[in-house]
Amino acid sequence: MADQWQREYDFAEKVARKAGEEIRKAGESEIRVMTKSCTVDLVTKTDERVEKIIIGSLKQEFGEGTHCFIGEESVAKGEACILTDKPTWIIDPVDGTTNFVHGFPFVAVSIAFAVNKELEFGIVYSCLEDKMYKARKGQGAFCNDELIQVSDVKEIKKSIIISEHGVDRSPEKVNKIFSTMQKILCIPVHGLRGSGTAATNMCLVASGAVEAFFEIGIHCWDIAAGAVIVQEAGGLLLDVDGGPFDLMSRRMLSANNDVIAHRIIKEIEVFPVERDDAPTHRIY
Ligand SMILES: O=P([O-])([O-])O[C@@H]1[C@@H](O)[C@H](O)[C@@H](O)[C@H](O)[C@@H]1O
Ligand SMILES: [Mg+2]
Repeated sequence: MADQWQREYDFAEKVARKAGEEIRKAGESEIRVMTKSCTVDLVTKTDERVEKIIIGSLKQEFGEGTHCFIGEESVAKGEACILTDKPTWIIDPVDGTTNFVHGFPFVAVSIAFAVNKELEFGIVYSCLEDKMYKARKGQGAFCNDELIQVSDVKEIKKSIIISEHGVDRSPEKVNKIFSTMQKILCIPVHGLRGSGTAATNMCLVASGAVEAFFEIGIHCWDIAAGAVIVQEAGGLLLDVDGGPFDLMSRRMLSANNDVIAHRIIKEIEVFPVERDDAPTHRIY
């Protein structure tokens, strides 16, 4: 039987590459910066334009109304963020917008595809590095068509851990984030890192460059594609309290193995965030 979603998978890679070219071109011209939920939650005309290009290309290829879409900038403009059983594209057109504005060299296009609320495949194009990460459920994970695997490190004291501080600058949340980072740093681990884009951070876990990445406050579009890539590279995904991974919960830990995952979970000071699909959740 023909592979049901192969055409979508192949086309998504082409669209991600085209979106990356648009981002690189835009980065060389004047970038007009706007803000969303707060003064440090940036968005640019490029984010909006690239999302329109991605969604427009997918609709043109697969027909209007056949698939559903959850796009970061469409949700920011009031569209629903509800994952149904219908084939759904989950899109972050420019992951690492703050990096893009500053010319910090980690910016990714993240495109995932889910059916019956199950992630079928994920594409993360780190466009300033020209690294195309991709994974199809059950078929392995790749970077520029080379197979990738998570790290085999089991000792926490030989690990690098990634976390991000996000955009919420309320003192109580910042204190929890930095208290968590301090506890992890003083285990001690080899290092703490953060690329500024969740999608790229997850690909760094998948490629074995780091052992784990966790964040509270990210959105489904930041991590959906990376989730498939980490799992297909042999890693695992959990909630930050050790419970099952929940794409819409806005909290996630991805790791190379259970030992590292649960050692990190012990240190995470969890704080509440409203789900992406909460009825009253106004992201911006
Ligand atoms: O907004 P964006 O650049 O698409 O996504 C970013 C995430 O990838 C990152 O993990 C988070 O720490 C930032 O606050 C921001 O949300
Ligand atoms: Mg993002």
